[in-house]
Amino acid sequence: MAPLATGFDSGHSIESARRALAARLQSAGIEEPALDARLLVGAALRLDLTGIVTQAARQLTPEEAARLEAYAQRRLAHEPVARILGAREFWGLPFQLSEATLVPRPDTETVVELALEIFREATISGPRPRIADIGTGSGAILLALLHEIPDAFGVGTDLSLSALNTARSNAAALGLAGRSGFVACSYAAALRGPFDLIVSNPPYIPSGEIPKLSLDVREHDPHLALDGGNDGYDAYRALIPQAAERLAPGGALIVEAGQGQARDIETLMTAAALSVDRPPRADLAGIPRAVSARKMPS
Ligand SMILES: C[S@@+](CC[C@H](N)C(=O)[O-])C[C@H]1O[C@@H](n2cnc3c(N)ncnc32)[C@H](O)[C@@H]1O
Repeated sequence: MAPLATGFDSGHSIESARRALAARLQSAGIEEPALDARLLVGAALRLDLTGIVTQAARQLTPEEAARLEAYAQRRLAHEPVARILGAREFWGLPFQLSEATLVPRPDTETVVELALEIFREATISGPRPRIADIGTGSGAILLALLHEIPDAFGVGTDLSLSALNTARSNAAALGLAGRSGFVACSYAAALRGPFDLIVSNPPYIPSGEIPKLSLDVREHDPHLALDGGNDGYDAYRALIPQAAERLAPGGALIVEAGQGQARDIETLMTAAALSVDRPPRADLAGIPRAVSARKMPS
């Protein structure tokens, strides 16, 4: 049976299905059609990259074809691959997602990198370093740090109970449940400290910019994870003074910045009596992405 021009059926080989899907995604203006096609074929057929390559000539079963077509329709409607799969890798670790969690972005790994650099050169106050992640979402930043710092204990906060449940199950799946806790509150309000590291990737998109974001983001990432208020700085204004009160002497606050926000965030940090002692860390696109400040020992 000849494969249909659109839609998948069991006349397709794995290779022809992958190519056909990439072509359909490309004509629909999807940004990374080849990568997305490979990920969706892998997920629909439950195959890793090696399986896709070694079984390239095998024909799809009717169930595989139907599953792939369903995934294709969702991606063509601009649902991100991570949402379709319900999972995303961050810092080389697997994270489950839910409707309440942001898809963790590669840019946010810059926050983890800078936090680790500062942690490794600092004198930490006690035997068990304490970390807080404000607006933890899937738990991505906190769990990446706990994975890298074996003695540390960490707490993640979020306003969304549903996001906290996802973060909790990610902690369990990564074997980090015993070193993490998750608390529902606004920013750091329910935390006492002192913490050696406080990290945050807060909502920072100005409200008026949200309708201009790509369909993939504005329709599929939770509004609570994006909306930073009129000028985009509401979360920074709330959490920076809270963090300053809860840092141990010598401890550091590291936050993600939206494009063009780094300098104003440093001003807010200085106003909260924190010391900005290094330039922001740029992401792979060269955008200053992770901003840090220390609480000086008195
Ligand atoms: C940009 S997302 C970051 C999620 C995760 N840390 C990451 O980097 O993938 C911001 C997170 O802050 C949470 N959030 C928004 N307002 C909050 C508030 N007032 N207090 C605590 N968390 C809040 C959202 O629910 C969301 O999970």
